[in-house]
Amino acid sequence: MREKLVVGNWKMHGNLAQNKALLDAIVPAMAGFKNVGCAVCAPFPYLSQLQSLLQSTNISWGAQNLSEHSKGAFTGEVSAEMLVDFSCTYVIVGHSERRSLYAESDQTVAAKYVAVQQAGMTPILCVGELLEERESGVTEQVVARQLDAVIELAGVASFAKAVVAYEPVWAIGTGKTASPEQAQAVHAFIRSKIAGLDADIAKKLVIQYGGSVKASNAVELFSMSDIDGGLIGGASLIAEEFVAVCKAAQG
Ligand SMILES: O=C(CO)COP(=O)(O)O
Repeated sequence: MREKLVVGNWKMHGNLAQNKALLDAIVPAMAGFKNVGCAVCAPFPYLSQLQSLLQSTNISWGAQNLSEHSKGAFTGEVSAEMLVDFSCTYVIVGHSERRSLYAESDQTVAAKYVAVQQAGMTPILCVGELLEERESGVTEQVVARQLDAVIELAGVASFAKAVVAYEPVWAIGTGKTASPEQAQAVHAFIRSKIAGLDADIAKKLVIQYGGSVKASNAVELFSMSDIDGGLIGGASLIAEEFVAVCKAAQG
């Protein structure tokens, strides 16, 4: 059985005081949770805060991006090894906001995925289609292309230490969630694509759903057979909501 994983993507929100208040509420509420993995991904300046507040809890932490380069003259960039210094477990790569606002190509995302793994951390690889792509019936082609870039560079074996997050772009921050059936169909497609190359890796691969997940829809989404938890934006900033979503993933 795959254990479900719920990860909060704080995006560019928070400050020292707000983060502390949020974590002070989440940590005790989650102390007894079993059979579910939980993590939060914060902006870079707060990784040290996460390290000190979460190190002896059952909540992991990570970053939302990194450089594909290991070091050098890349002003403003942050390397994988720097994230290791703050004991990050996860790094989100290929979030649709990075792909669309910062023009990250499938190949750049694949290089970032490799950088995360080479440093011993776990990438959360985001894939997903735009509204126009869904409406023109090319969802599977888009997701396949995004996965293929990673498979080409890192090989299918790399998925043994990776998480995939299906995030339909039209459902992110819009309040419009994919229906459980719509999400399940794409999750099943992702798993079968990986299974075509390695059945065992596909069976164990954690595939999260992301896009307007909240306490009121999490149970239904997480009850689908190929949905193994969620990547949570807005609702991860509200302690009660995030705890309820993690609880929904406990089953
Ligand atoms: O982008 C997301 C998580 O990475 C989803 O964001 P929302 O949950 O705010 O829709």
